[in-house]
Amino acid sequence: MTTTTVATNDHATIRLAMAQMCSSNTHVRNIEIVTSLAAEAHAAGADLLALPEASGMVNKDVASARLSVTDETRDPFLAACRELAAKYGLWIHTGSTPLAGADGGRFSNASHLIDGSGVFVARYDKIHLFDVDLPGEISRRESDRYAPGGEAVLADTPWGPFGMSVCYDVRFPHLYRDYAHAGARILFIPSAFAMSTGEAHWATLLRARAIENGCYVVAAAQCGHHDDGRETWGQSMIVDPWGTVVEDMGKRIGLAVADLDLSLVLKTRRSIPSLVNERDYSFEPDATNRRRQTA
Ligand SMILES: O=C(O)CNC(=O)[C@H](CS)NC(=O)CCC(=O)C(=O)O
Repeated sequence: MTTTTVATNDHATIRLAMAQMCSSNTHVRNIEIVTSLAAEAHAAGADLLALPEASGMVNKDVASARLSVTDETRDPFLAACRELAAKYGLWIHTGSTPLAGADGGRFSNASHLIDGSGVFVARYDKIHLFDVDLPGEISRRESDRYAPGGEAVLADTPWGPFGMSVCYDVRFPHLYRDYAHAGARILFIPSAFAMSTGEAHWATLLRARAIENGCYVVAAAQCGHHDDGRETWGQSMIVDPWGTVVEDMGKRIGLAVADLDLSLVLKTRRSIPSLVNERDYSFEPDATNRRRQTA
């Protein structure tokens, strides 16, 4: 038997297992679920398991969350993910899980990429927090519980660079543009979308991010009625760089497994080179501050 060493960025395909979950308000229960999802992903020959936002805990009650939320070195959910990754030689994108933050009492909505030996290769803290008034639902102020991250993260992997993001970030296209210009092949958008915006916006936003950037989009999502009282939209999706929907899980809980042909990224970007065709332009009203304008 010969062993070949494959240079970074050389793998042409990735077998991706995407999980749609209805996470509970305790680490213990979610560790059980992820343990069986990882076994199933391994049995299907997956290279990577992608989990949704808040896979480790969906719990709007800060006081009870605080009983087990800690930092990334001691967090029980992340420890379990690292063990499973090493056990199966399976990369795990955690989606996100709350961690104790540097900022006073607020958590970080932290997303990790773990390699097949159980080592953290990237951490991204959700930058854009969901502070909105929802039509037909209650208003949400994620920033009451979470402190925002301030750093975009492109993770280097054997399958090329992966752009890290979480949920509401999907509405801020410049983040993904920056990833695409830096060579991203896959954009991860793990989510726990609200019901009204899920129905109105979710699929369109995901397809737009894939098409405009010529990237795969992998969006594992929370779905259903959670034990903290929330309901989430589901419809976990994988979209290819042309905008074709490769997977749409609807309301089904469990795994979807797909082989992604990463050569489509370059092929699509050659046929529609919008990244290269981009032009600088002047815009007098407030050219230097366009990201911060109010309505
Ligand atoms: O609170 C947690 O435990 C995990 N975080 C979330 O579920 C966050 C904040 S409430 N959800 C979103 O960002 C939904 C965005 C959305 O629905 C939209 O952009 O329309």
